Amino acid sequence: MVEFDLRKNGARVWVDLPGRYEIGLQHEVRFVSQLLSYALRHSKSTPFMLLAVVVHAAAGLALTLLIGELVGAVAPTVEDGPSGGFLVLCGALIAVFALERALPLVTELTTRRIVHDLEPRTHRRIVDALLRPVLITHLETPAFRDTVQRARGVGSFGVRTGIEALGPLLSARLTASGSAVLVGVVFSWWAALAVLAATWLAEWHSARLLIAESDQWADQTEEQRRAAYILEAGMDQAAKEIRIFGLADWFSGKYHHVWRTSLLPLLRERRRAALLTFGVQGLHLLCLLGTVAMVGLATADGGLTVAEVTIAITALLRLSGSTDAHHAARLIRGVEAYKAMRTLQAEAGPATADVPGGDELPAIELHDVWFRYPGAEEDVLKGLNLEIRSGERLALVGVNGAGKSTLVKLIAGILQPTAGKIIVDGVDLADMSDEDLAGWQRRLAPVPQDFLRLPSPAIDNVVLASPHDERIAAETAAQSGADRAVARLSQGWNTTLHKSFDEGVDLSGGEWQRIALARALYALRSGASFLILDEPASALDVRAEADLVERYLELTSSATSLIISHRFSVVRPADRICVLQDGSIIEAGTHEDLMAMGGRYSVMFNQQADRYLQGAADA
Ligand SMILES: Nc1ncnc2c1ncn2[C@@H]1O[C@H](COP(=O)(O)OP(=O)(O)OP(=O)(O)O)[C@@H](O)[C@H]1O
Repeated sequence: MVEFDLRKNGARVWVDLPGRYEIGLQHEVRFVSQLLSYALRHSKSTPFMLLAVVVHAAAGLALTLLIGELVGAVAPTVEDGPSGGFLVLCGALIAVFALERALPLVTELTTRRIVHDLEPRTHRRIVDALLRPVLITHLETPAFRDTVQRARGVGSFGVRTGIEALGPLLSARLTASGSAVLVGVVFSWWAALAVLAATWLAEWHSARLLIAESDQWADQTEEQRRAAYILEAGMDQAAKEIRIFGLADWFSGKYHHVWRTSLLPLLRERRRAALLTFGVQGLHLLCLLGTVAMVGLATADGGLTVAEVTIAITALLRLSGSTDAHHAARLIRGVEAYKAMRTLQAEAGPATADVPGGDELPAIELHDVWFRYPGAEEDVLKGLNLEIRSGERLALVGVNGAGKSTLVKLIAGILQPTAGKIIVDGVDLADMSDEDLAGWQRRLAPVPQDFLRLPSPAIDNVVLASPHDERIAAETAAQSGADRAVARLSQGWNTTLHKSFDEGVDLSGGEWQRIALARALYALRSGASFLILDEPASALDVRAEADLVERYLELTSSATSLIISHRFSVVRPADRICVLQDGSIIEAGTHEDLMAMGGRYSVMFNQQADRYLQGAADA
């Protein structure tokens, strides 16, 4: 709903709109001051930009006055010939005109410098809020994702575009107010106020339309998301199938159709707004023409001199031409992004701790641990008890979705149990400060299922942020079997592992998995002490898997370790194997114990062994 609140003293006029469309004098002053103080705090160029804006607006007003004076001096000059004063006026007009033309360039250059100073800071804050918290629960909540989206900018708007709008918008506002004062002084304050109000109404309406339209693009209707999916699939994951199944025409037809459908709401909105736009802009024009006509009448009555009438008309034209909906929309969205960025900044945790303390290999106990994902209807873990002794090689098996990876995330302290305790070396993770928890996380050397694939040189993928030691990297690569893949790369360790970069290459799934294992082993050599291998053999061929099994005891000799795998050959050599089912550990023991027990483990083991035997017999 739109509310107009005209205070009796006429000093404050604003328009309040629900939700995001806060537009009006009061809001604008607050918005400008927020962005301006951010710019003033972090960029030395801001005062120069402000100076350029103020001088530019002053030059515009001076130009209006000079034009009036010059036109007023034309008749005497025609009669008496050019006087010294007339020539000074001409000179001043040319000089001020040149200044008025040149200053927007200064505003633009200083604004670029401000953006250059602020952009890295803005992005750093967003990235810190994403990466710093020791828990990952915040990443799961839609509210957090929405705040990140707003901080990064909705559509093509963001903090940067808000900052870019400051100079032009301030300039437009100063020009409008100054011109209104000139109209008020030489002609009528009421006329000045009426044109000012009509001008701002026209600008507010256009800015609102711009924002609404940008929302339509940024919020993405279902059809737009579908169209984006088709395009991405065609570029990337489905490129092969599209060709093999001959789907090019089918995909292209679908793309065309969903795009046309996705544009319909936009067209409807534009049609709906057209009439209102016509009305608002018509009112603006009527106000201007009416005032010009009144000036004409006053002149005919002898109430205004030639100079005054010229000043009034020039000022009226400047005033009504000072609307800047584009920059007003950018400012509003810029402030939204800025506010979202501040919210994220408040949520960002401390800097993560350096390499771990703790000389002993860690021991971990889980007591009656329950866990349910936010928004889920069922518990994944239901009163789970488990002990991983210092230096022990523990293996975990269970069917898909049993909760094995979830258990790893809980032990790593990136998720918190819904109930129960996880105790590391005698300290409950829940009682640790963020710094201590980060310290515990530095002691982990994980190979998760969806491990990191950095589009960076191979060496970075192994060493990460630790000091680069190519000798240790080579040793761990030899242990993990990644050395053969690295040896084949055109620039060895310096080859970028992503095909979209010059001379970059992509590795096969199995090669990537060995790089991830090398990374975990490198972490162990750099001070980590708890090795976590979640399906480390899922992409390995039979020989590589056998190789991993053979090396398993050696790889895990310097750590406490947890290995998860559906391949029983991989878990078999562990000191102890636990079976996770229905949210708790139902069996635990060595391979031999569990086989002798004849329970769930032995059933699963025999089923897999039978399949292998059957496969071998068929071959
Ligand atoms: N981020 C999440 N939000 C909601 N539910 C989740 C999330 N991640 C996993 N789940 C659910 O939790 C359950 C346990 O998942 P988890 O990945 O821990 O199983 P898993 O034993 O590792 O399975 P797999 O053997 O297939 O790797 C599954 O039902 C899964 O759908």
